[in-house]
Amino acid sequence: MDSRTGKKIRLGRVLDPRTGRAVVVAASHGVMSGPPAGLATRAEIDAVFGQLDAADGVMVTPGMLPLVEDFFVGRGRPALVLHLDWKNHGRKIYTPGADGRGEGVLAQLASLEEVAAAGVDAVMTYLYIGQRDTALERAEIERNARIVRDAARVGVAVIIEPRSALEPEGGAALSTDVLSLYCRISADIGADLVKVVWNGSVEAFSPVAQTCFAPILVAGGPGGEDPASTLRLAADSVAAGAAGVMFGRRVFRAEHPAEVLAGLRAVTHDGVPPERALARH
Ligand SMILES: O=C(CO)COP(=O)(O)O
Repeated sequence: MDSRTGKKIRLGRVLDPRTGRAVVVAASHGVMSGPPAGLATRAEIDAVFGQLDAADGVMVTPGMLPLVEDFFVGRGRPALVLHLDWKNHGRKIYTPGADGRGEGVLAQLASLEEVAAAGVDAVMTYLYIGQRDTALERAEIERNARIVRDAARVGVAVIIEPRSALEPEGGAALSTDVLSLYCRISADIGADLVKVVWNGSVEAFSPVAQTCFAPILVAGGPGGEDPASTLRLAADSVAAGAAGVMFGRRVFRAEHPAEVLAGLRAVTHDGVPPERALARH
């Protein structure tokens, strides 16, 4: 046996090799924000997971894994993505500094050996850059580089989501330059996939995708009430060169998550226009 690991096999479970695209559902919000609306109780978790069969992958936390393990068991099931870290930024009880900036302090929740043994296909980790404290920033870069190394050894794929304490309040779009910097740093550290927030338009996002050699999955942000805008965001993402989407609230807070997911698949994998993808269901 040569020194092969299962990285190619595991990555191929997330990013469909037939289309090079992926629709991943994030269901790990509790570790950052406390009980998330839509996934707050065990009953809600069970109900939502009952509607996620069509996802290419679903992201959970280490603690959720025993609750939802059966969801991932069997032929053709969604890939298992693990949210590898806790972060303070975004925590409701967190008080940012006087200038409104949060520092983005992170903690890794499991070793990559544990992750591989648990059957995980890919881990997702944040990469916080732009801290006031440059020692923190350096630790963040080193933490992500170590995760990439450790994951390579055990054949687990790595999704890096770059974020910054400098992000504008209230969800204002980041500039193309900042997003390009974020994504390229993530790819150069060694991410297999980069997850990143959308910056408003196909024109503004295209240069980001063009200059990031790792496939990009676009994050969803708040929403869920309006499936049409969710499908439109997925269509714009792939039009701009992204490899797909990694949406949480837009799926699990939707009235009918399975229908939104079917629409996202049609748009992302089959290039169906969003209006038709919605009408089909
Ligand atoms: O992956 C995510 C959070 O880690 C994305 O979640 P949202 O789509 O709800 O922003």
